[in-house]
Amino acid sequence: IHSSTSTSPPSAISGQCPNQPAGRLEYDPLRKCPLPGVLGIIPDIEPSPETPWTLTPKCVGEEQKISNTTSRVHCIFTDGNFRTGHGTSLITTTTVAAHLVGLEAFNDRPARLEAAKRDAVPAYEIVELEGRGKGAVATRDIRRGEIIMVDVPALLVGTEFLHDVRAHHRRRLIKQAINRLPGKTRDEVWSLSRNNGEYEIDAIMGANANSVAISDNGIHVGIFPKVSRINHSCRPNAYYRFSETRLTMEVVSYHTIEKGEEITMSYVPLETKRQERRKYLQDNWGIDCQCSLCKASDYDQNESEASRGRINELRDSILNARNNGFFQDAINIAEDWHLVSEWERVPPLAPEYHDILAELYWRKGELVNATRFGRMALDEWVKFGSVDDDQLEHARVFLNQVWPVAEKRRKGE
Ligand SMILES: C[S@@+](CC[C@H](N)C(=O)[O-])C[C@H]1O[C@@H](n2cnc3c(N)ncnc32)[C@H](O)[C@@H]1O
Repeated sequence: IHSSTSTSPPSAISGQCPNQPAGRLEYDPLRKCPLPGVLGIIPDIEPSPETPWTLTPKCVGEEQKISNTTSRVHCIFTDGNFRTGHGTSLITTTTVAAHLVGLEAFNDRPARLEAAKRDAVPAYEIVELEGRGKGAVATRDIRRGEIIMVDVPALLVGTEFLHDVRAHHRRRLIKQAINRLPGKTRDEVWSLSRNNGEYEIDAIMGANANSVAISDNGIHVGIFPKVSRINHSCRPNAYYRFSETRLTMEVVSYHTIEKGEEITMSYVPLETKRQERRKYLQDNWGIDCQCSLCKASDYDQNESEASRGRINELRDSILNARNNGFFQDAINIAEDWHLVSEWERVPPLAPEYHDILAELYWRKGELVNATRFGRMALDEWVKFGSVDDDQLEHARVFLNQVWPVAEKRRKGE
């Protein structure tokens, strides 16, 4: 949450980590966002009254690590009470665990009204689908930009842990972390689908893990049991957004989804070229993709590939123009970026787009437009109803700072 005493409005152009070309401007999918599927004991830390852990954290000893790795301390942290008994286990460094505790990510704060109302009636059901195992199907029409699913991690594992620890210890610790969960959540994890990995843990993680960024502290792969039921499509109608302050994953629709339609996400970054994409899907999940894009004509596939590449180029150009002070250019490019993303049916979330325009107009000194887009963004964030209030707060702070300056200028003061 940004301080309301800072002198300039907070920047809207920040990065998260979903596999979508539009909606976020700054992320590096390969360095910062590994794809889903990538993948002894020192004295235990006693749980203290200030920490949420309901079991004694178990930490990895030096002998379990691959030689010459860093002195990072990785532990299993389990909070069996997390989200009124859902529970969660983290395998991460003591630094990351302390960071998350500091963000109050483990506090069960009540969701705001919009989020609470939405959670009451799911818009999907999990059913068996021919050739794809289980999947999520819409039980009513879903609006564009609607939050379809809200989920929390049963398990979150730092990729640093995956790199630092020997394979058999890694599997043993992940298994322990799952078995420390409350019974219902533990059974849910063990019932998830597997890919054809040799070891059960790798097969579950490989088929179901999604990657999320936790601040500057690195990438984690997580098992979000509900989200794990969503199948892949190269032309997805949904994507996920992760909130680290709430430790929550929200699945959002790109566009209208009709009742009876399957809800899908892309397991690979959308701009991945056809050959590479199909090989990646086959190698990691054994998927022989039969989605509408894979079955489309060469002409349509080439068109789509070009648009997706263009979306990324335009995003980079907006940042370049902004960073070099060419704000009008950045605004024009942002409009093109929005058009191409719409055309490709992967548009940015409306409040995110309006946040970006508001910031660019502010920097350009056009305060009326900055206020107009800032207000639109604020209204849209309220309507969006995320459990994460950070962006709503950001939009509020922005408007509180821009509006008085715009008013003063209007009155000629
Ligand atoms: C994250 S899970 C998705 C839910 C899964 N179908 C289930 O029954 O729990 C990933 C697995 O679903 C299957 N899957 C996902 N998308 C698919 C697709 N487009 N075609 C065929 N199988 C798919 C693959 O077996 C993959 O390993």
